[in-house]
Amino acid sequence: MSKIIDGKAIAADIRKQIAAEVQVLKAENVTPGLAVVLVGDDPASRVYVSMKEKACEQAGIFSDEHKLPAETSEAQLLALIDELNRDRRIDGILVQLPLPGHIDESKVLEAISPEKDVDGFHPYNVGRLATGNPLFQPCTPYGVMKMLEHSGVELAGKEVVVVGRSNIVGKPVALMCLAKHATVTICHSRTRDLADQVRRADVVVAAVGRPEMIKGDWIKPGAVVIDVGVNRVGEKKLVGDVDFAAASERASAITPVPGGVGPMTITMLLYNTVESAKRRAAK
Ligand SMILES: Nc1nc(=O)c2c([nH]1)NC[C@@H]1CN(c3ccc(C(=O)N[C@@H](CCC(=O)O)C(=O)O)cc3)C=[N+]21
Repeated sequence: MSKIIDGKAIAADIRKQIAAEVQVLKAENVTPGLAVVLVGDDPASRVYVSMKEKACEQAGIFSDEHKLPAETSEAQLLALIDELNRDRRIDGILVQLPLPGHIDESKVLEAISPEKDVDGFHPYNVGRLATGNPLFQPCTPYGVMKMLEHSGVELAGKEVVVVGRSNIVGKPVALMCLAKHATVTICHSRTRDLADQVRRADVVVAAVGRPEMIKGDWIKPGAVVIDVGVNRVGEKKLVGDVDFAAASERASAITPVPGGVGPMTITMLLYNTVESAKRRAAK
């Protein structure tokens, strides 16, 4: 049986430190501020946005919410971002993804000032990460790295297999593991012999978005398994990309879903916002 990597507990730990740092900044008259922009009324996005709002409140961060109707034009959204870029109370801007189909996502992400890009999605920040000099690192992969660190998982010289190649998780987590001197393989749904690739891994990062597609017998005994998947099956049930029950028979440590990577994602958003506010305070 494996150790459960408790994302909720690690997140609570880091959030305490963040709240303390917010108090220090407030004493210097700098209140960290996060703007969250939601376009449309996707129910999952609504849930995430209200979780972010609540997390800000608990940490003492000013949260500035903008809920826009689904018909909002690209120009209107770009105008709001321009306003937030210039707003001195705002240290971080997050535009909830996905955006409605009539809006060009990359145009919107590139409009966010790289100095306020707490999601780390602007090509400038992607480039900074790729060249080993990060400014803002994307929250989900950053949360994965913090969980590994908290669990004492050493990456140098290890085989890391990432399943999934998204800009939001797969690619950046691969770069972060490479920076920690791991040997990194990026796989995806079209990889030949995916099971055999995963079988080589000392650390598996699953981020494909397919419920329980990584089977227990793909896990090398003693491997560490990080499950980034959040797949809703049926009305309420949430499952990861890994068959947890079977994988936990072989892994030395594994993250659950829910209560694993999810809570870390929001925590790293708060973390990035406070880092941004510290840079403002230092100016
Ligand atoms: N610009 C942007 N930045 C994001 O960071 C972003 C986004 N868009 N769009 C959607 C995804 C998804 N995401 C999650 C955040 C928290 C949990 C989380 O806390 N999950 C809980 C369960 C919550 C539940 O019950 O649904 C858990 O895993 O324990 C999950 C997923 C951030 N995203």
